[in-house]
Amino acid sequence: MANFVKIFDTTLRDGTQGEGISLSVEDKMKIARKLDSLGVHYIEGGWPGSNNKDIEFFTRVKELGLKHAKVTAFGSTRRKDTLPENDINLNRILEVGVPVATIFGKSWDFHVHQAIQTTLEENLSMIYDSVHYLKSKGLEIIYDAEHFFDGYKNNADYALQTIKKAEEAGADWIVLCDTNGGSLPHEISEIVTIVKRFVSIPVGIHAHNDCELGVANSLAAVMAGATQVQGTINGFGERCGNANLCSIIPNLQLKLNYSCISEEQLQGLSNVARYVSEIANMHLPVNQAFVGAAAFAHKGGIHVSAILRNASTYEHIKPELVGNKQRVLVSELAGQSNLVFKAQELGLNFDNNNEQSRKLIEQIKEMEHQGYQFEGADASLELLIRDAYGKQEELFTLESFKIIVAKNDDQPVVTEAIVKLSINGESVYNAAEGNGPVNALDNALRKCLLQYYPVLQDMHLSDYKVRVLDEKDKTAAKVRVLIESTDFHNTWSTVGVSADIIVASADALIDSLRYALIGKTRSTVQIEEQKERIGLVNH
Ligand SMILES: CC(=O)SCCNC(=O)CCNC(=O)[C@H](O)C(C)(C)COP(=O)(O)OP(=O)(O)OC[C@H]1O[C@@H](n2cnc3c(N)ncnc32)[C@H](O)[C@@H]1OP(=O)(O)O
Ligand SMILES: CC(=O)C(=O)O
Repeated sequence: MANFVKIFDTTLRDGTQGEGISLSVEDKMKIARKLDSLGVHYIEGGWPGSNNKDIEFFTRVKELGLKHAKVTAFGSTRRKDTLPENDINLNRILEVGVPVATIFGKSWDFHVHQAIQTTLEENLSMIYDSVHYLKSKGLEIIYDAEHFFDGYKNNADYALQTIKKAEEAGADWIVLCDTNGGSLPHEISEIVTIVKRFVSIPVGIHAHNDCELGVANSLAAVMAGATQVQGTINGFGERCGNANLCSIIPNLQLKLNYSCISEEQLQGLSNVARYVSEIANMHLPVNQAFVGAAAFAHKGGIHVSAILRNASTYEHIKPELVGNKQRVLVSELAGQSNLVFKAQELGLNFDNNNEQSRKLIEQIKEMEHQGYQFEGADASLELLIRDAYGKQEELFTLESFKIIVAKNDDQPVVTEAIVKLSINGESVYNAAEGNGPVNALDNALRKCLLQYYPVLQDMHLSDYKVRVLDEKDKTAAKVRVLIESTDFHNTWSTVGVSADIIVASADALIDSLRYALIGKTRSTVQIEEQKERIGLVNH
């Protein structure tokens, strides 16, 4: 029987102390619902003594009827030299009607003197009075011992007295905090072991990531006997962030055989990570462990050759266990195995080690040497593969184009594109104006193509990015243009490279139109599927 560890999520409180994160009440409600579906045991919703937004959240969260998680409100011990019943911050916790209060108090004598500027005795009374007051009102009390590890290292006797006071006052949990994130795993392990012998109530860990050790320190604490882990989704939080629950939970369950959430809930982890980063408007790094898009993405040819034989050769777990998936990237580091994988994804059947795939991989390596990058341009890659295997009928070719940009005195700039295409053996000319050369070219191409392929009506450009490749060549430098297009159901990316930005854009545009016409979107991220994956679709 696996040991059980309770997961305490503080994304909505400590997570919002991270730079760049601000959640509305509506955002907090959505995240709370998602965290509940993940199966966390506690959701710390905010600090009602801090602001009205958090008070509103605690009022409204009751509407959600959460199934797994208990909602908890945060606050400090009472202010020095006051009575707990007169303390606004403690009373706000009571007023918002939560079943659990999480209050933090000082463990480090240095902080007592410097930060709150009171005596060591008064701090012990502040802890006792506050825990006792909230406990007497029937709440479950989680006592967060702020700076416990630093406090213990400076004055072990005093640090231990503080948590003893909380225990005597009726706390249900003592959570040891590495508030400044400066401790190392062996220190955490030693100190948690000592505390476990010193108190008789359950112990938890709250770690920060200032030494990139938030996850390691949380795991060390659990292995030393902690049974509650506090952290945030994606490690959002003050300074370098909090311990990342998206790594802690799978490590506990899949590596250390602890039990936190169900297997099915664990399979929702990548979805939760992406959803929360979307709502918080924070970029989710592709290389984030377990849940990042690149966590199981293979680029080196040697790796892909091996994973095609057995995925465990380069994957530490099955990606599906955490709701992620295996991906293969094609670049100048690819071998034929990468192409075989991609071709299979496209439903094309070709063998490793044949002449075509050898030629194609050489062509891709040479194009990447020239500045192409196919990792971010799946649609251009698919067209190359289809062309190489003769699976792509020629729908049109661009024979020539001309762009005219005219600027006269104080008149607005006028940009016009004239294009000549060959479509089904016929020469077709057209001209169009646009808001800049790329837009004019796009408009002129469409004027020609729409008569033959009305389906193009539905597609449009959704993103356009330019990257200068050799800055030292100044304005003669080559550029790489990446275009993202969408037809409301699917989105796909194409690439063009040239010393002339218009030519690079035209190449990427032509690929985008060709791709739209072959009607194949298998290798692209499907918008609806993506929305579904991150839970933004209401059923
Ligand atoms: C480790 C952590 O993450 S703790 C959480 C940190 N998060 C936040 O601070 C976000 C929310 N904070 C706030 O909204 C505000 O800081 C408030 C409402 C809590 C307080 O605001 P103010 O009353 O204006 O005080 P201010 O923030 O300037 O100073 C903090 C006060 O809290 C006191 N304080 C700090 N820690 C504690 C504690 N554990 N117990 C009691 N009082 C404390 C300080 O002594 C100081 O009071 P003083 O000036 O009377 O000595
Ligand atoms: C309580 C808390 O957030 C900390 O000590 O970091």
